[in-house]
Amino acid sequence: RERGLPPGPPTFPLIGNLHQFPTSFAHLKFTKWAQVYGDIISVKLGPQTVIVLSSPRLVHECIDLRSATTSDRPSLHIAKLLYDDNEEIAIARYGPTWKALRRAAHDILSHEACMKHLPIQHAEASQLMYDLLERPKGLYTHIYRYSASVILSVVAGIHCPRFEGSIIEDFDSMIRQLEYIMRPGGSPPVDLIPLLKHIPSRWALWKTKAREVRAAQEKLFFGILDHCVDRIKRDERNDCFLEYVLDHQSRYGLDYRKMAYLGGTLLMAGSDTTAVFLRWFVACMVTHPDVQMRAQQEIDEIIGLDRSPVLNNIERLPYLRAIINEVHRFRPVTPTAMPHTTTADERVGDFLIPKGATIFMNVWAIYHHEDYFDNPELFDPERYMRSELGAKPGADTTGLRNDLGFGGGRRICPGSNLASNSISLNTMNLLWAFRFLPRKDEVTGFPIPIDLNSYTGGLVVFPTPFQCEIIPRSEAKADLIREQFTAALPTFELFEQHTSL
Ligand code: HEM
Repeated sequence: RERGLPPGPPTFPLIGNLHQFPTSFAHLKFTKWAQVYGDIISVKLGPQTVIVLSSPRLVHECIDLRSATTSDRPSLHIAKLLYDDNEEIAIARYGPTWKALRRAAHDILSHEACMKHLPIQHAEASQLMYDLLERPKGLYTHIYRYSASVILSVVAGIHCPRFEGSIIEDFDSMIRQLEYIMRPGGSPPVDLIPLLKHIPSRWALWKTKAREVRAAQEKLFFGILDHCVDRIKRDERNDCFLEYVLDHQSRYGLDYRKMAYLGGTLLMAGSDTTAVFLRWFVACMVTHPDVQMRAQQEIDEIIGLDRSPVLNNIERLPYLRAIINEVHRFRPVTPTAMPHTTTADERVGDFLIPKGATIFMNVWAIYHHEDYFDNPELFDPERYMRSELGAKPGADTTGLRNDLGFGGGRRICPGSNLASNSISLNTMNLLWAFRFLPRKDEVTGFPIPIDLNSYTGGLVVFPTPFQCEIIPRSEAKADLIREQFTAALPTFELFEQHTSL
């Protein structure tokens, strides 16, 4: 470890900490290291330096305030096999291409733009309730269909009425393969030992897999854009984002391929994340019936029984807002956010963060730290009723935010408005409509427990699929859900209905 770097686990000659670097559940290992070496640590991967920040003050200082030099992404060999010239916005290097993509993303995801997407979000949320009413066992795919169809509709003007056999299912399967090859350890450390890149393809499984995923992405991404072009030719526009980008190519400076990739990568970035939040929400409701009942009482008092909630009702539901903040804190969807890279040397206190270092914001460690939260391992929305940030009395809350899970600085998630609207709308709807109970074992009759500590260990942390009973709170509500779904059908008709591209 070079002089001046923050402390960290002892290194081995040449490889540094490569042998200890986590290939899954990175947030847990980072948090253990933070407990031993402090809120800012350095980890060496050969010559590469990785910095992990585990306090809100340091995240604010390094990621938010110094975003001019901490907004790059790591250069990854595997990304170069998958993409041309920074066309994937989330992993694009900081530069003109990323700026053009980000500007376009802002035009569709800003607060004002999201107001225009509300009708589709309301209609899709009606379908989610309807799907759960009719086929409650499909919770996982219904939620995914919801979040992917919202984005596909606003980006490409395509509504997916079902998951099975649709483009959404193809996306889902492509994303799983992508995660598999992009996971740490998914390919040999080519970025550290460039010679490895010359291994012939027949012995390098990761190259074959990357080619397959690249081909699958091209088919999906171009398929979506070609669809919009055909719709324009047929004079059947539906005012979606890609139509606008096609019409204003010079404003964005994006060629056909980059436009296709912008649409596709927005869908990739936005569908899993929102769905994972909603799955965690349901898991927390099943395991905390007292919290569920209290939120339902609040909803019944404010909304009443004879209509379902609309987005702005959230402002009058402080306990539900507390639940949302607590789910973000208790099970952040991306517990280490996404890695940033520095484009210049930076000094933080006595420490050096060298140019080219990769920085992780350890959201998990911050949200699970006893310095900031009482009993951080407990799911307890009440903490957000006592204080805006959920923090314990007297805690140093410099830099603490309720939206740390959306990252920070110039790379902060541009989809947070769309995601937050989806989250508010669906958490209100689901609690208004249903009771979420543990499923009973058919043989023993005992409730099947849900283990909130059981989840996947990648960048996005999925709860292990769980079982639960989803029961409408009354027959009157069930009727209303059916009526609302029927009333939503004309909204869907504005969009193309996807069966197969
Ligand atoms: C609960 C839902 C979501 C969570 C927790 C989430 C979280 C994140 C995080 C942590 C990052 C990295 C930020 C950083 O580097 O500092 C990110 C980036 C990104 N997100 Fe989200 N996100 C969510 C929903 C969405 C949605 C709905 C969209 C779009 C429709 C979206 C689009 C993106 C894009 C395009 C990036 C890359 C930004 C860049 O690198 O400049 N996200 N998100």
